Amino acid sequence: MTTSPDPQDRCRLYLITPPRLDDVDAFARTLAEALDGGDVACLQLRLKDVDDDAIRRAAEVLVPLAQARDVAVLMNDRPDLALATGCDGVHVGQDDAPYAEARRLLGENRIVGVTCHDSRDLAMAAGEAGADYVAFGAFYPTSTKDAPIRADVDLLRWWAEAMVVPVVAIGGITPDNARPLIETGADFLAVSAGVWAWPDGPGAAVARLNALMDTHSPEREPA
Ligand SMILES: Cc1ncc(COP(=O)(O)OP(=O)(O)O)c(N)n1
Ligand SMILES: Cc1nc(C(=O)O)sc1CCOP(=O)(O)O
Ligand SMILES: [Mg+2]
Repeated sequence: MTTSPDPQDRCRLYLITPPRLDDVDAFARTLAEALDGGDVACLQLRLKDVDDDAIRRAAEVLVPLAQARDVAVLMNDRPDLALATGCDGVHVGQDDAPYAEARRLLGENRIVGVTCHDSRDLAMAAGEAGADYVAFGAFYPTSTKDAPIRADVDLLRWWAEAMVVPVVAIGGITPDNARPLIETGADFLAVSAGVWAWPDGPGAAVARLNALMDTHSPEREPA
């Protein structure tokens, strides 16, 4: 009998919300459809150019929905709002709150991830400081964010093979281009438009990404 690999042992999906949500309840239905498509490790609440009240309102609906399905929720940019809204952690970039401040606010039991663009040095510094994961990108062109820096698969493979700290790949990833990233041994693929704007719908995108991750994740060394 052949079975799918345990998702914990292979590359997993890290969903990122669209940058604006005009109708949170409608998006909650879309999110539920996405989560019905297959395994999702976490959801990042990434709302841009909106006030704190809008983020809090979105979190009130989306955080319990995701957590009820064992999907961890990370707040983008804002450790204070992560704490206030019951998120499981925060993702900070190089221009956001520094890692140490995020960790101080969130404590040791919540997740703190750090953007490292295409930089080994930034990633080593974040890993040594205690980040729960480092994120490299952008791997492909994206219209979700102005992301001029390109990361490549050699960097991702090097980190995944040599380092213990988990690595996330981000930027323009879709079911059509994810395979080479999965083959590097990356721990997570972070995807926004590649799920929400997938022509067959978000559930189908999540299902296809999971099928690729089942098939193309390299064998992991036993811990
Ligand atoms: C998983 C993940 N990786 C990278 C980013 C980008 O963070 P940042 O550079 O701070 O840019 P914004 O997302 O804040 O526009 C991310 N959000 N998530
Ligand atoms: C939020 C973000 N950060 C990036 C980076 O390179 O650090 S690329 C990016 C956009 C991710 O959305 P999509 O999957 O639609 O491209
Ligand atoms: Mg940021």
